[in-house]
Amino acid sequence: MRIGMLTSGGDAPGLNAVIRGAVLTGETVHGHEFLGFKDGWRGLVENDTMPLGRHEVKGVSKQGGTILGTSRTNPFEGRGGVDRINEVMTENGLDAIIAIGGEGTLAAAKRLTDEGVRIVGVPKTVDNDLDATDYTFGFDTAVGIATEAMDRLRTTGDAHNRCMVAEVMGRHVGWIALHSGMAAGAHAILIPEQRTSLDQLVEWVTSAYDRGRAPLVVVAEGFTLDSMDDPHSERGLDAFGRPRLGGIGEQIAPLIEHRTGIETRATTLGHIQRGGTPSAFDRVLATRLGMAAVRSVNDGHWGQMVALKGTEIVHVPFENALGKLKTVPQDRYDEAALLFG
Ligand SMILES: Nc1ncnc2c1ncn2[C@@H]1O[C@H](COP(=O)(O)OP(=O)(O)O)[C@@H](O)[C@H]1O
Ligand SMILES: O=P(O)(O)OC[C@H]1O[C@](O)(COP(=O)(O)O)[C@@H](O)[C@@H]1O
Ligand SMILES: [Mg+2]
Repeated sequence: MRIGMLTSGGDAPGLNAVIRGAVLTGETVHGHEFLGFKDGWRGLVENDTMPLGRHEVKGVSKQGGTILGTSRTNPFEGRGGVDRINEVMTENGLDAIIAIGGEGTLAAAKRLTDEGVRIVGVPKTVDNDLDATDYTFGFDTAVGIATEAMDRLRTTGDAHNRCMVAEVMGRHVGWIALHSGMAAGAHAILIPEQRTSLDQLVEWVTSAYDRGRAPLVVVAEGFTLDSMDDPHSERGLDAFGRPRLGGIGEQIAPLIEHRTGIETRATTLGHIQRGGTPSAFDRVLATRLGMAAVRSVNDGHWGQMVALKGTEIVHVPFENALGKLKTVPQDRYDEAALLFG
């Protein structure tokens, strides 16, 4: 078979390991050929391709980013649509597409499979917010980077007796904040799922400070104080029309300082969390998902994505993964909150 492959949406460490896992299994075990589409759906709509074989995937699983490039192009906009995509697939002699992306990418893939295009999906999100899979690759790397950054913030915070605020990614969910905050021993973790009050935050910060600690506050970019209507956004919209988040740490730091009198500094980790070398866990998960995507193609599991359930890789219809975010459950937050302050 000839299989096209694309990566779409924000990048996540491990994308290249998925690509390598699929290409190596597909070529050596099953005799398939692969073709890369550049920059997500844009490459498929515009027929912008690149060779994708053993040579191209040599040594890439330790590289961040994606050798195929990515974008947030909607395949139904502009000159896109199902007829155009079928035309490009026929022109390239393709039997199937492996689409690696987040909820939006899978929503697009579902629409296309409903119209007869043969697509299998591989879930991608550093936020870990996709339902129907236990973990997504990229999340473990992001948590590791954030934890290391917080360990560093704590030593400088301790030296000056300051309160340190660390802002991490997490548009709708607080998984990165919860895990990195727990790992770093944060005195408060603020996540989109929990609309915390400034009074509560001040209580946690003061209690830690009064015990002689330099308070560490971890905040997810999508967090809103109970006095705010929407998550903080000051940088316009992204290519898909969503507000670009970021900056809530800088907003709450002066509020903490004003209310407590404790000198407070904020650091936004931003895209550092998504860049660079994937962790070993993410490389293994991504490689297994790439290999499983090829098995899905062999078995004709169109309209399904591969997913992690416990330690097993399973197949899940796109619709089961869409429409519902995997948020931080109340009991996981309550458990972490026992150690706040
Ligand atoms: N309902 C939809 N139909 C078609 N395309 C969509 C839909 N929702 C999102 N997209 C497309 O999904 C892609 C990005 O979304 P996603 O895969 O969730 O990544 P990210 O969360 O990193 O932005 C873009 O190509 C966007 O245009
Ligand atoms: O700067 P960009 O590429 O628009 O992405 C920012 C957004 O992407 C994210 O990293 C989400 O990425 P995922 O789709 O991989 O979960 C959010 O945390 C953040 O709001
Ligand atoms: Mg996403």
